[in-house]
Amino acid sequence: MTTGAVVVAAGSGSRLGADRPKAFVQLAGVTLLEHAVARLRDGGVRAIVAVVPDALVGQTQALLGDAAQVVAGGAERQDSVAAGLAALPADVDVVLVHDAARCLAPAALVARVASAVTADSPAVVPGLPVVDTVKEVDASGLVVGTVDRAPLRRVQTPQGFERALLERAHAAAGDSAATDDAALVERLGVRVRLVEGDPLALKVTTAEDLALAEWLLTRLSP
Ligand SMILES: Nc1ccn([C@@H]2O[C@H](COP(=O)(O)OP(=O)(O)OP(=O)(O)O)[C@@H](O)[C@H]2O)c(=O)n1
Ligand SMILES: C[C@](O)(CO)[C@H](O)COP(=O)(O)O
Repeated sequence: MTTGAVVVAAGSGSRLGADRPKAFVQLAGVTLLEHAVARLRDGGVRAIVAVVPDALVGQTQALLGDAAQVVAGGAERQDSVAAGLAALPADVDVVLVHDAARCLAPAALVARVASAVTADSPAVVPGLPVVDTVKEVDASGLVVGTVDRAPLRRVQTPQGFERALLERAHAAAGDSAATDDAALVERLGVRVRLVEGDPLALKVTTAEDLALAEWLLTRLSP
Protein backbone atom coordinates (compact mmCIF):
# COMPACT_ATOMS: atom_id res chain seq x y z
CA MET A 1 0.00 0.00 0.00
CA THR A 2 1.21 3.52 -0.76
CA THR A 3 -0.43 6.19 1.37
CA GLY A 4 -0.77 9.75 0.17
CA ALA A 5 -2.49 12.81 1.60
CA VAL A 6 -4.54 15.74 0.37
CA VAL A 7 -4.30 18.72 2.73
CA VAL A 8 -7.03 21.24 2.01
CA ALA A 9 -5.94 24.80 2.72
CA ALA A 10 -7.89 26.83 0.16
CA GLY A 11 -10.56 28.24 2.49
CA SER A 12 -10.73 31.92 3.35
CA GLY A 13 -11.24 31.45 7.07
CA SER A 14 -14.11 33.93 7.30
CA ARG A 15 -14.94 32.90 10.87
CA LEU A 16 -11.35 33.53 11.94
CA GLY A 17 -11.31 36.96 10.29
CA ALA A 18 -7.53 37.16 9.82
CA ASP A 19 -5.76 39.35 7.27
CA ARG A 20 -4.93 36.30 5.10
CA PRO A 21 -6.42 32.87 4.28
CA LYS A 22 -6.59 30.83 7.49
CA ALA A 23 -4.02 28.17 6.52
CA PHE A 24 -1.42 30.94 6.12
CA VAL A 25 -1.91 32.36 9.59
CA GLN A 26 1.09 31.54 11.79
CA LEU A 27 1.39 29.61 15.04
CA ALA A 28 4.80 30.12 16.67
CA GLY A 29 6.11 31.62 13.41
CA VAL A 30 5.00 28.67 11.24
CA THR A 31 1.85 28.58 9.08
CA LEU A 32 -1.01 26.24 9.97
CA LEU A 33 -0.41 24.53 6.62
CA GLU A 34 3.26 23.86 7.40
CA HIS A 35 2.34 22.46 10.83
CA ALA A 36 -0.19 20.12 9.21
CA VAL A 37 2.21 18.94 6.51
CA ALA A 38 5.01 18.34 9.04
CA ARG A 39 2.76 16.11 11.17
CA LEU A 40 1.59 14.12 8.14
CA ARG A 41 5.23 13.52 7.22
CA ASP A 42 6.03 12.55 10.83
CA GLY A 43 3.15 10.07 10.52
CA GLY A 44 4.91 8.42 7.59
CA VAL A 45 3.13 10.03 4.63
CA ARG A 46 5.39 11.06 1.78
CA ALA A 47 3.11 11.84 -1.20
CA ILE A 48 1.33 15.00 -0.08
CA VAL A 49 -0.73 17.43 -2.17
CA ALA A 50 -1.51 20.80 -0.57
CA VAL A 51 -4.53 22.59 -2.00
CA VAL A 52 -4.41 26.39 -1.65
CA PRO A 53 -6.06 29.52 -3.10
CA ASP A 54 -5.15 29.96 -6.77
CA ALA A 55 -3.20 33.17 -6.16
CA LEU A 56 -0.96 31.48 -3.57
CA VAL A 57 0.12 28.36 -5.48
CA GLY A 58 3.58 29.66 -6.47
CA GLN A 59 4.60 31.08 -3.13
CA THR A 60 3.25 28.05 -1.26
CA GLN A 61 5.27 25.68 -3.45
CA ALA A 62 8.36 27.76 -2.61
CA LEU A 63 7.44 27.61 1.10
CA LEU A 64 6.88 23.84 1.20
CA GLY A 65 9.59 22.79 -1.25
CA ASP A 66 9.79 19.02 -1.63
CA ALA A 67 7.47 18.40 1.33
CA ALA A 68 4.34 18.68 -0.84
CA GLN A 69 3.06 19.36 -4.32
CA VAL A 70 0.83 22.45 -4.40
CA VAL A 71 -2.31 22.88 -6.51
CA ALA A 72 -5.20 25.36 -6.67
CA GLY A 73 -8.43 24.68 -4.80
CA GLY A 74 -12.07 25.42 -5.56
CA ALA A 75 -15.02 27.34 -4.20
CA GLU A 76 -16.06 24.68 -1.67
CA ARG A 77 -14.02 22.32 0.49
CA GLN A 78 -15.31 19.39 -1.57
CA ASP A 79 -13.99 21.01 -4.78
CA SER A 80 -10.61 21.49 -3.14
CA VAL A 81 -10.44 17.83 -2.08
CA ALA A 82 -11.31 16.76 -5.63
CA ALA A 83 -8.53 18.96 -7.05
CA GLY A 84 -6.00 17.46 -4.66
CA LEU A 85 -7.15 13.92 -5.34
CA ALA A 86 -6.66 14.42 -9.08
CA ALA A 87 -3.06 15.55 -8.49
CA LEU A 88 -1.92 12.59 -6.34
CA PRO A 89 0.72 10.32 -7.91
CA ALA A 90 -0.68 7.26 -9.70
CA ASP A 91 0.88 4.77 -7.27
CA VAL A 92 -1.01 6.14 -4.23
CA ASP A 93 -3.78 3.70 -3.28
CA VAL A 94 -4.72 4.93 0.21
CA VAL A 95 -5.60 8.62 0.64
CA LEU A 96 -5.76 10.66 3.82
CA VAL A 97 -7.85 13.81 3.47
CA HIS A 98 -6.83 16.40 6.03
CA ASP A 99 -7.80 19.97 6.94
CA ALA A 100 -4.86 22.38 7.26
CA ALA A 101 -7.09 23.96 9.91
CA ARG A 102 -6.50 20.84 12.08
CA CYS A 103 -2.85 21.82 12.12
CA LEU A 104 -1.89 20.06 15.37
CA ALA A 105 -3.32 16.63 14.49
CA PRO A 106 -0.50 14.45 15.80
CA ALA A 107 1.59 11.97 13.85
CA ALA A 108 0.17 9.14 15.99
CA LEU A 109 -3.35 9.99 14.80
CA VAL A 110 -2.16 10.11 11.17
CA ALA A 111 -0.62 6.64 11.56
CA ARG A 112 -3.69 5.28 13.41
CA VAL A 113 -6.06 6.32 10.62
CA ALA A 114 -3.74 5.19 7.80
CA SER A 115 -3.20 1.75 9.31
CA ALA A 116 -6.95 1.25 9.88
CA VAL A 117 -7.71 1.50 6.15
CA THR A 118 -8.00 -2.08 4.85
CA ALA A 119 -10.02 -3.98 2.27
CA ASP A 120 -12.59 -4.69 5.01
CA SER A 121 -12.56 -1.06 6.26
CA PRO A 122 -11.99 1.07 3.15
CA ALA A 123 -13.18 4.28 4.83
CA VAL A 124 -11.99 5.41 8.28
CA VAL A 125 -12.69 8.55 10.31
CA PRO A 126 -11.31 9.62 13.68
CA GLY A 127 -13.85 10.86 16.21
CA LEU A 128 -14.39 11.77 19.85
CA PRO A 129 -17.42 11.27 22.10
CA VAL A 130 -19.77 14.18 22.78
CA VAL A 131 -19.28 15.32 26.37
CA ASP A 132 -22.13 17.86 26.66
CA THR A 133 -25.84 17.16 26.89
CA VAL A 134 -27.27 17.76 23.42
CA LYS A 135 -30.62 19.53 22.86
CA GLU A 136 -32.63 19.91 19.69
CA VAL A 137 -34.17 23.39 19.39
CA ASP A 138 -36.76 24.91 17.06
CA ALA A 139 -36.41 28.15 15.09
CA SER A 140 -37.70 30.22 18.03
CA GLY A 141 -35.08 28.81 20.39
CA LEU A 142 -37.40 26.52 22.30
CA VAL A 143 -36.07 23.08 23.18
CA VAL A 144 -37.78 20.29 21.24
CA GLY A 145 -36.03 17.45 23.03
CA THR A 146 -32.86 15.94 24.41
CA VAL A 147 -30.78 13.85 22.02
CA ASP A 148 -29.17 10.58 23.14
CA ARG A 149 -25.50 11.48 22.95
CA ALA A 150 -24.16 7.97 23.52
CA PRO A 151 -23.91 6.99 19.83
CA LEU A 152 -22.71 10.45 18.68
CA ARG A 153 -19.12 11.28 17.73
CA ARG A 154 -17.42 14.58 16.78
CA VAL A 155 -15.57 13.67 13.62
CA GLN A 156 -12.13 15.01 12.74
CA THR A 157 -9.51 14.68 10.04
CA PRO A 158 -7.36 13.08 8.67
CA GLN A 159 -9.97 10.75 7.19
CA GLY A 160 -8.60 7.70 5.35
CA PHE A 161 -9.94 5.98 2.23
CA GLU A 162 -9.07 3.50 -0.43
CA ARG A 163 -8.34 5.84 -3.32
CA ALA A 164 -10.68 4.15 -5.80
CA LEU A 165 -13.57 4.40 -3.33
CA LEU A 166 -12.93 8.09 -2.60
CA GLU A 167 -12.73 8.87 -6.31
CA ARG A 168 -16.01 7.04 -6.88
CA ALA A 169 -17.64 8.92 -3.99
CA HIS A 170 -16.54 12.31 -5.34
CA ALA A 171 -17.63 11.44 -8.88
CA ALA A 172 -21.06 10.37 -7.61
CA ALA A 173 -21.45 13.49 -5.45
CA GLY A 174 -21.44 15.96 -8.33
CA ASP A 175 -22.65 19.32 -7.00
CA SER A 176 -24.35 17.79 -3.98
CA ALA A 177 -22.27 19.06 -1.07
CA ALA A 178 -21.26 17.31 2.15
CA THR A 179 -19.25 18.68 5.05
CA ASP A 180 -16.81 15.77 5.07
CA ASP A 181 -15.57 13.11 2.64
CA ALA A 182 -16.90 10.22 4.68
CA ALA A 183 -20.44 11.48 4.06
CA LEU A 184 -19.89 11.04 0.31
CA VAL A 185 -18.78 7.45 0.91
CA GLU A 186 -21.80 6.83 3.17
CA ARG A 187 -24.06 7.88 0.27
CA LEU A 188 -22.65 4.96 -1.74
CA GLY A 189 -23.85 2.59 0.97
CA VAL A 190 -20.31 1.80 2.14
CA ARG A 191 -19.88 1.55 5.92
CA VAL A 192 -17.36 3.96 7.44
CA ARG A 193 -15.27 2.80 10.41
CA LEU A 194 -14.64 5.14 13.36
CA VAL A 195 -11.30 5.10 15.19
CA GLU A 196 -10.38 7.10 18.27
CA GLY A 197 -9.70 10.76 17.53
CA ASP A 198 -7.40 13.13 19.38
CA PRO A 199 -8.21 16.42 21.17
CA LEU A 200 -5.12 17.91 19.53
CA ALA A 201 -6.81 17.52 16.14
CA LEU A 202 -9.11 20.45 16.98
CA LYS A 203 -10.14 22.58 14.03
CA VAL A 204 -8.97 26.18 14.16
CA THR A 205 -12.18 27.98 13.23
CA THR A 206 -12.35 31.10 15.44
CA ALA A 207 -9.84 33.43 17.09
CA GLU A 208 -10.42 31.52 20.35
CA ASP A 209 -9.42 28.24 18.66
CA LEU A 210 -6.25 29.89 17.36
CA ALA A 211 -5.33 31.08 20.85
CA LEU A 212 -5.99 27.58 22.23
CA ALA A 213 -3.84 25.99 19.51
CA GLU A 214 -1.03 28.44 20.26
CA TRP A 215 -1.20 27.56 23.96
CA LEU A 216 -1.25 23.83 23.21
CA LEU A 217 1.76 24.21 20.95
CA THR A 218 3.79 25.91 23.66
CA ARG A 219 2.82 23.10 26.08
CA LEU A 220 3.85 20.46 23.53
CA SER A 221 7.21 22.00 22.71
CA PRO A 222 10.20 20.89 24.76
N1 LIG B 1 -13.11 26.19 -0.67
C1 LIG B 1 -12.48 25.63 0.38
C2 LIG B 1 -13.03 25.73 1.69
C3 LIG B 1 -12.34 25.15 2.74
N2 LIG B 1 -11.16 24.52 2.50
C4 LIG B 1 -10.39 23.95 3.62
O1 LIG B 1 -11.19 23.05 4.35
C5 LIG B 1 -10.75 23.01 5.70
C6 LIG B 1 -11.93 23.05 6.66
O2 LIG B 1 -12.69 24.19 6.38
P1 LIG B 1 -12.98 25.36 7.42
O3 LIG B 1 -12.19 25.17 8.65
O4 LIG B 1 -14.44 25.53 7.51
O5 LIG B 1 -12.27 26.57 6.65
P2 LIG B 1 -12.87 27.82 5.91
O6 LIG B 1 -13.91 27.40 4.91
O7 LIG B 1 -11.70 28.56 5.39
O8 LIG B 1 -13.53 28.61 7.12
P3 LIG B 1 -14.77 29.60 7.14
O9 LIG B 1 -16.00 28.73 6.93
O10 LIG B 1 -14.70 30.22 8.48
O11 LIG B 1 -14.59 30.58 6.01
C7 LIG B 1 -9.78 24.18 5.90
O12 LIG B 1 -8.46 23.70 6.06
C8 LIG B 1 -9.96 24.99 4.65
O13 LIG B 1 -8.79 25.67 4.19
C9 LIG B 1 -10.64 24.43 1.21
O14 LIG B 1 -9.57 23.88 1.01
N3 LIG B 1 -11.33 24.98 0.17
C1 LIG C 1 -14.13 17.81 7.52
C2 LIG C 1 -14.43 18.32 8.92
O1 LIG C 1 -13.24 18.82 9.50
C3 LIG C 1 -14.88 17.14 9.77
O2 LIG C 1 -15.22 17.57 11.03
C4 LIG C 1 -15.45 19.41 8.91
O3 LIG C 1 -16.69 18.92 8.48
C5 LIG C 1 -15.08 20.60 8.05
O4 LIG C 1 -15.65 21.74 8.60
P1 LIG C 1 -16.51 22.82 7.84
O5 LIG C 1 -16.55 23.98 8.79
O6 LIG C 1 -17.87 22.22 7.64
O7 LIG C 1 -15.80 23.10 6.56
